[in-house]
Amino acid sequence: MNIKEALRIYFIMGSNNCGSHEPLDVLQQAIDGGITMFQFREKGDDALTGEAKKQFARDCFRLCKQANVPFIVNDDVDLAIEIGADGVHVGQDDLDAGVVRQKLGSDKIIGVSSHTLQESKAAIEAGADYIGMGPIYATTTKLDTNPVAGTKAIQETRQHFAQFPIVAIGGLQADNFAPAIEAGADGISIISAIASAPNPKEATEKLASTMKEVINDA
Ligand SMILES: Cc1ncsc1CCOP(=O)(O)O
Ligand SMILES: C=C1C=NC(C(F)(F)F)=NC1=N
Ligand SMILES: [Mg+2]
Repeated sequence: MNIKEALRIYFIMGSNNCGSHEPLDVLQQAIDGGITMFQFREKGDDALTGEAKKQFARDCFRLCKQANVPFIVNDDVDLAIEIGADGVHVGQDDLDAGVVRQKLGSDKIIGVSSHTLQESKAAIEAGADYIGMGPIYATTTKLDTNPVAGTKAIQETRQHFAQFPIVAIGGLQADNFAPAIEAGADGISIISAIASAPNPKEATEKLASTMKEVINDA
């Protein structure tokens, strides 16, 4: 699979990101609207745990599998292995990408969060398949983010790694993500602009159509 294409509209969601919507309905709408990859990120206040979390992950995975959308698990490597996910995303304070690679094998996708050129270098050397950089803008979805970074770190990493897959994250909406692509990101990862949109399918379609324009202009 082409990782750069998978990163175009990378939806990330947990049950507590969906407001009043039913989470599985939000995911199906996002799939119908054209997301290119999905990250199961069940964490934070009132997140599911134990068997309920596992069952919710399986239910999300089933919807992604039916649509051939790659399914990535955030943080929880053991859960990813247990349900046969397509990959894992880890942050700087999670398992090292090299250890995750040993556990997952070479045919799985490993993503790493990075905030600086240094962290990008380390992730790439450790065998990451893509890096997530941000937060580009302020966001209230993740409460412990690093300071708002803008697109500078993406630009720096892109200058050193001309072809390495990079996805931008943090406060991204259809009307503000273009600078991240112009700075060198291959795609955008989104939580609230889809998960808490009044119509998640239409919100996804808008992001996808805007991405087509931005990519063509870039
Ligand atoms: C998980 C994560 N990492 C950096 S910002 C963020 C939250 C992104 O959520 P939103 O797309 O709603 O700003
Ligand atoms: C904190 C995160 C940063 N980046 C990403 C991704 F967009 F997938 F790269 N996912 C996360 N959970
Ligand atoms: Mg993490």
